[in-house]
Amino acid sequence: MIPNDPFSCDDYPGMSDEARIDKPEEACGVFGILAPEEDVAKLTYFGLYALQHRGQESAGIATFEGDRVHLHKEMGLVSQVFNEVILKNLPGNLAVGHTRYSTTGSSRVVNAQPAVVETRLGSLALAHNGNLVNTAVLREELLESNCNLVSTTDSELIAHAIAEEVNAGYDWLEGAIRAFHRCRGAFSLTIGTPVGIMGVRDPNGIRPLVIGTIDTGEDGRTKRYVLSSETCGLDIIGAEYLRDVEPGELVWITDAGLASFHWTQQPKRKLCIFEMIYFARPDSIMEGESLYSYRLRLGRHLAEESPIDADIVIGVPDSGIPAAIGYSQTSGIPYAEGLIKNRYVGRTFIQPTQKMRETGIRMKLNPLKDVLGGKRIVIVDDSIVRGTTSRKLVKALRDAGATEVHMRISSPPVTHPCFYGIDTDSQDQLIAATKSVAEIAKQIDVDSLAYLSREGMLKATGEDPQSFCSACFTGDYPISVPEPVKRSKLILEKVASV
Ligand SMILES: O=P(O)(O)OC[C@H]1O[C@H](OP(=O)(O)OP(=O)(O)O)[C@H](O)[C@@H]1O
Ligand SMILES: NC(=O)CC[C@H](N)C(=O)O
Ligand SMILES: [Mg+2]
Repeated sequence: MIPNDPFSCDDYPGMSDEARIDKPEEACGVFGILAPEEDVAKLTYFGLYALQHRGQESAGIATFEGDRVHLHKEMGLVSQVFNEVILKNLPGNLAVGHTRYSTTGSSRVVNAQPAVVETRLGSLALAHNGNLVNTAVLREELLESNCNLVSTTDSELIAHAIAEEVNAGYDWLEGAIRAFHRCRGAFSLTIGTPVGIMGVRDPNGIRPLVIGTIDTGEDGRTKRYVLSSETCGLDIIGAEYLRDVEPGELVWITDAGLASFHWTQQPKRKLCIFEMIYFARPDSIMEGESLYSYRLRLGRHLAEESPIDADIVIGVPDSGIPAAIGYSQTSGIPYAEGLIKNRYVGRTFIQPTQKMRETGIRMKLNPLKDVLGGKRIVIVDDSIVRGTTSRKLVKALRDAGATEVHMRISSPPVTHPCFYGIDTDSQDQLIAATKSVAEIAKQIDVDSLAYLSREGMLKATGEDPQSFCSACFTGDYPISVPEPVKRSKLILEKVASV
């Protein structure tokens, strides 16, 4: 049965409680390329490989060979889902690809993307990063018009909405734009059709999407366009970053080149600040610089705001490292590697037994006793969400002989869930929603704890603070969230003052 309330049954918002334990916060990765002179499936495979950190549940590629669409999608990592033979069976002029981290619809193969839907003009294949907040209403509308839904994702609804408009007589562009006006929430999309690829961002541009160019053909003289969630997806295939798709923009990539359409009158940029703090890769470029540089600056601001006397600064691999280096640079406290990460453990890590969950951190991070022993340590991480990582880490550092453990976090306390494409737990699971900084410090057993201020985090961007969504730190949601959806995650009456 498909429920009307998008968050009312097991299939929404994604997984059973058991499976959600230790599920990291991620967003999906999307990719698209039109290059008839190249093996587009293979280039998409590499693009997705670079975007693997954005979603590790399933992966898929759809290619278009004229009117024919070829699709392969499966549960698992990109390297597990594809091999040479499978890629060979995906011929075509253009391709779109997806790595999924479920937010609406369970983690099952039926919900893997791209979503392929038939129209009077041929198939369309849609890859979505983000999350709609009007899923229930849109689903209801589409079911009323006898739309044949096969999955429980919000993404399939966008594909069907486009198909419905196209089947009503509109062309690809008009049909898609009419459909986007029916969608509320976050959507960065790559959409393949028999004649070209669309790259689209919602009016707030909550999730990223960039355009690159690649020289193709034997003589390397044919310029083609590539779309990717992050610039690291361009680098891996040798494409050059051209620019971002703008909030409320649709780019239409065909044999004739790239055409741009601003499909909404009211674009208002609200890029997810958590993309910059944690999700996106540090080698990806946002706001004109690598996120490594931004995160380094976060660490410097943190050291200015919350200094402490200590012997060494260490970072929590992977995403806490740049801020730890920044903290060390400004504080003058030497930086050291105190935690070694098992490089074969990804972000998605679901421990099968309670005992393993408790000790699970050791599978991923092992402390270096001879570096930490007898030392006063500043440990820097990018965020505390549920608090499980930090609690286990602090114990591991003390077991390794640290005499003092001071934790510094390069973002403010996460007090509110995200409805725009990150499956943060419901609010009661967010440690900072119910506890003050002092209480958190006690719970995770640190000698001191300090978070970066919201001002510090926004100032470090060097951009207009208004152009970011920081709802997870404030509860100030830039796209209003309908009550039933809100109630599914925002379940506390009062949030701790921190
Ligand atoms: O408070 P918690 O709920 O435990 O979550 C917070 C941790 O999760 C993230 O790291 P993660 O291990 O997912 O990925 P990373 O290796 O990229 O840092 C984040 O960087 C924090 O370390
Ligand atoms: N994290 C995402 O961007 C998820 C995309 C989409 N909402 C899904 O669940 O498949
Ligand atoms: Mg981490």
